[in-house]
Amino acid sequence: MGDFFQNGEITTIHRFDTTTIEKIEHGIEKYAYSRPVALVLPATPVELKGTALRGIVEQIKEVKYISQVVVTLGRFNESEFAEAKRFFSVLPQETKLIWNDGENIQNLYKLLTDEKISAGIDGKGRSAWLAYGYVLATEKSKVIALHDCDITNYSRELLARLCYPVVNPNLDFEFCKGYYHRITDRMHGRVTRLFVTPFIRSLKKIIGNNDFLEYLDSFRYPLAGEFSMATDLARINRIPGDWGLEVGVLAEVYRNCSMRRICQVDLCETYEHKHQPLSDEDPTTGLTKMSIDIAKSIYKNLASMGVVFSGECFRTLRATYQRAGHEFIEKYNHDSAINGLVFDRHQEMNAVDAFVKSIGIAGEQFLNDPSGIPFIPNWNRIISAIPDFFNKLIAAVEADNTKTR
Ligand SMILES: O=C(O)[C@H](O)COP(=O)(O)O
Repeated sequence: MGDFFQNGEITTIHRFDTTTIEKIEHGIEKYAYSRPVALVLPATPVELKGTALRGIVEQIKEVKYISQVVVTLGRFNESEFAEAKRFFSVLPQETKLIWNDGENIQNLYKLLTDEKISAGIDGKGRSAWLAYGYVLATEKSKVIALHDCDITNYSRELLARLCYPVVNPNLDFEFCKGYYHRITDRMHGRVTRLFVTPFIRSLKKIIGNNDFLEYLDSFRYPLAGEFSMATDLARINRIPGDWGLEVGVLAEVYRNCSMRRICQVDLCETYEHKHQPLSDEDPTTGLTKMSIDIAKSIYKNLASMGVVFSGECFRTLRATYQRAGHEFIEKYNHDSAINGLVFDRHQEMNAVDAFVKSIGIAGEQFLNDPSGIPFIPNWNRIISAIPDFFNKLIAAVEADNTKTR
């Protein structure tokens, strides 16, 4: 993207198109022997059948600096797991699959429950958390990079740019979040554009000066699923178990890192992925559910920092957000006009209307149950409760990966 502006509290690393992928990769390879990289890929059966993942695997095959690939599988039955093993066997790097729904891993989840530790509900958060546990257990990597498996225009450059700021000790960031735009013939990223940013700005108006909101507002794509981090951070961060995952991870990083060691990096020209419906009639699915979970996650984090919420506050927030949302729609209209993009004002307004409702629903749910879905505990806590859990995890993953049908 065409600027070099530094906004907010964290460092922004731009993409000026002035270098080559080979040079970036060479810069990583130089340091990857002392800071080896584990790539974590959360995958679903639908993604395994789609074309995006095929393209991703073709690109990863060429990457030399990755020491281990950990594919964490959500909702795979036995034959889908066997298919996944065949699919990923083409990767030249050491590759392990975590079969979350298989008996061996399910037994580990049961063990946690028996110890009164909630590993949360089935979903991307829990799958990613277990993969971090596996990376920590094997002690082979110092950096974890994670990206989604539905990126249809993936390139090696995305991964290299994501890893570089954490792998290179001269930059020495602990956490690096990706950003990009999501544009085809129109702007996508509806939750980010039309909900998260105007929502955070509205909260800032109501609550006043707040470091956490300033920090969140510094991220150009707070919902990007792509990030890299030092493995030590994976040990101390708790993980949210719902759609508040991305924002919840940012909140944990805020608690555990100095601002100087957090950055965001421009990953690629544009990013295309699968789009979910708005589902404005059903608060339990689609982008409506996503916005409710995000709002609850932000309320919960602010409350933990001493901010007091009430019914009146949520009513004001709805009105403030609605106005902010409409102002943002105007901004996107102007941006679309000069860039020759399709602009559907009706759809944009529908989305803002749905998100106004989400703010209220999230507020009600928060007031009824301020703790909400608990975080998955950090790995230090697990090891203190079950000291040999890492050995058990390695054994379970080995058993599944070596098993032949
Ligand atoms: O990034 C977002 O805002 C959400 O994932 C929705 O994205 P979409 O509008 O591109 O589907």
